[in-house]
Amino acid sequence: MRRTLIAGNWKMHGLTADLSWVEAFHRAANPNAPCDVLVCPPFTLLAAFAARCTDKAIEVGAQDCGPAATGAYTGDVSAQMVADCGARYVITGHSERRAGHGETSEAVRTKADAALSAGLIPIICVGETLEDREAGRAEDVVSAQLHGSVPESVTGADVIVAYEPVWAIGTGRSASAEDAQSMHAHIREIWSRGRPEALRILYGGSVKPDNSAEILVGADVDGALIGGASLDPECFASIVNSVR
Ligand SMILES: O=C[C@H](O)COP(=O)(O)O
Repeated sequence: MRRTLIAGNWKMHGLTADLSWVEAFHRAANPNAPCDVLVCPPFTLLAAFAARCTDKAIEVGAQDCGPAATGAYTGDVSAQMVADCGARYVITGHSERRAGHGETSEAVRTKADAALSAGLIPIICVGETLEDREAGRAEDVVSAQLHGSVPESVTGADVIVAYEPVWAIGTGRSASAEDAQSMHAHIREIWSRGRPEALRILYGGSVKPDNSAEILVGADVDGALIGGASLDPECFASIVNSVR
């Protein structure tokens, strides 16, 4: 049985004054919602955010990690450093890093491997552009990203995949529940690394309180990776509260 995961990705948002988000979220969220909750703040807030979440009602993750364990890599933050901050998860291969920082699937796989070595659970992101979808190659693009980005050694229970169609990110234009379910079923079908039934697959792209319940109903939709709507604690809590 796969437990739903509601994950927030703050992207490049958040200052120390925003740490009160944690208490505001707890005031608004149903503590018995049948899901795990994860927040990925920026590196600068990781340790302080994790220190406020010691009861583990909110798990903490980073938005990226460096491929190397340690060494002369100015500006990089290793997976081991992320774990040392109290985080358990790390996002790898978000489309904003693939597009904005030239990250290839091979680079994403190296980062996911580094995350696993540090005891973290990588959330490996895949997703097609609008051009890909309109050309009818969405499944092929996602298949290629998946095969290139997922380490050989994984089983399914030790990683998470996030399907995030690029055209739905921050645009207010979410994939339909049917399109999301269809791509998630495809990802599970082609999963060749162990136990596909154990793999949690999140949907990301303009998930809000008014569409979350509909999207999460898909049999292969095991949660959501939420950008903009995770910045507001009440809004994020509404999404958590919509999990059935
Ligand atoms: O990681 C989160 C996704 O990029 C979705 O962002 P969004 O909810 O702002 O569309």
